[in-house]
Amino acid sequence: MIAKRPFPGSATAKPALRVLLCENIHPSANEAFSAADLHIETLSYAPKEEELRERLRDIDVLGIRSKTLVRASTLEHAHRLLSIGCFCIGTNQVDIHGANMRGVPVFNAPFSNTRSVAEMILAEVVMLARQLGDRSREVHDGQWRKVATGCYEVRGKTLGIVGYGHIGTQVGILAEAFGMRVLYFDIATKLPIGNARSVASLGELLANSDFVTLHVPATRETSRMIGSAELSVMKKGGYLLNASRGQVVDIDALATAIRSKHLGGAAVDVYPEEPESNGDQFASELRNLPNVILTPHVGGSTEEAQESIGREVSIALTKFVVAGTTAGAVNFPAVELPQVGGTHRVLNVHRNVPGVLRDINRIVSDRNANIHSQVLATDANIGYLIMDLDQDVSADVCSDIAALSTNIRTRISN
Ligand SMILES: NC(=O)C1=CN([C@@H]2O[C@H](COP(=O)(O)OP(=O)(O)OC[C@H]3O[C@@H](n4cnc5c(N)ncnc54)[C@H](O)[C@@H]3O)[C@@H](O)[C@H]2O)C=CC1
Ligand SMILES: O=C(O)C(=O)COP(=O)(O)O
Repeated sequence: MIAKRPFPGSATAKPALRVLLCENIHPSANEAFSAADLHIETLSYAPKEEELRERLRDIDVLGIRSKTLVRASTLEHAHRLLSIGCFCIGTNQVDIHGANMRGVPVFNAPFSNTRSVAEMILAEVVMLARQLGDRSREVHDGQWRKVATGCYEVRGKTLGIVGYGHIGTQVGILAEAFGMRVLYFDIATKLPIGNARSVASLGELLANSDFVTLHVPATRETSRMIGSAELSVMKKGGYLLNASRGQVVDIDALATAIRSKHLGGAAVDVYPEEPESNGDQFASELRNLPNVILTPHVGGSTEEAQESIGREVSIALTKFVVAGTTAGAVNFPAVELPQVGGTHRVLNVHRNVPGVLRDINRIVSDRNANIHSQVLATDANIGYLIMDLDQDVSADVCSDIAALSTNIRTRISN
């Protein structure tokens, strides 16, 4: 049972809402928050659970990137928290179901860094084929080693894409521009772009690709989807690229496949354990293996992507704070209602059981108010209502609705 309590903010007193932005979120995010008079605090790192829990006591909006974990145990104490913005694509670092049940919509930026990841992957495909990482390191070390053995063009080679979504499709387009053949495997039926061809199973993709690149989300099904059995199916001398999530690949198995020379190389951007901030030590079995490119989770780290993500997510969060708009939230019914001047907006999240709208409408009529407009949408657990009233009785209506046993959260829009 979720504790009943009103949202912060009321029609009579509107304290400045506080935003906490972690992990060096791009300053482009500040514009939308400042325009809505939100108070911004920033952190350059991903706070650990205890610190985050403490900070969230006073925070209304949380912005994170891929590293800050927001667990159920954190949300439990975050009584003021209205919304969470993941300034990235992945939302696996957040307990999105728990957030849903507490009436906290989670937003992300589903497209803004996809091109950056795709470009990095293509660069790495060429680097692996030519062993450029190793050659560069040798020359930096003062060692001149001009070799052609084991170095190849990528033209005519086959790139296998696991997860043919926003990133996977762009990787395919860029690979074809290099003259590569493209195969893909996805659990959903996907329209092939260009000359890409879908295959029926992961095994078929692994057995027929010279390069395998992973672009799946972190889910139970993708956890360790590439282990020793899968690596052994790959062509001898093949290459594996992972810029999806660290849990997708069994790192020990990958290191073994490289050491035994079954694989010709790998490019890894994401790891099961990643340091919290720049300057921290990084340990991995993959360090110093031949033709293995290791990058510090920078697939989406370009000026273009970060600036665009900063704007996109901050605008979504601000629209939610100001008008209750949840369009684009990954864990919430999508509701958006243009507001007419002179009306008074009430936002309510409730348990999705029959009769809630009837109860709420009765409360409004008991207060002698008229509903100008209302929109309700539901998912399996919750209903989300935006309601505009003609009379300024929203504070009373809010407290009456908050007293309903079905109430999760009710507030007046900011
Ligand atoms: N390294 C980095 O900096 C970045 C990493 N990422 C990671 O890349 C992932 C993919 O991003 P998008 O392409 O935008 O996501 P997307 O949701 O557009 O595409 C993912 C695709 O994977 C497919 N899929 C899911 N489970 C699968 C399975 N078990 N087997 C095969 N296919 C499966 C889905 O059907 C979907 O088509 C993100 O979830 C994120 O974790 C995203 C951006 C930057
Ligand atoms: O967008 C994603 O899912 C990423 O993995 C990028 O994460 P980041 O913002 O670089 O921590």
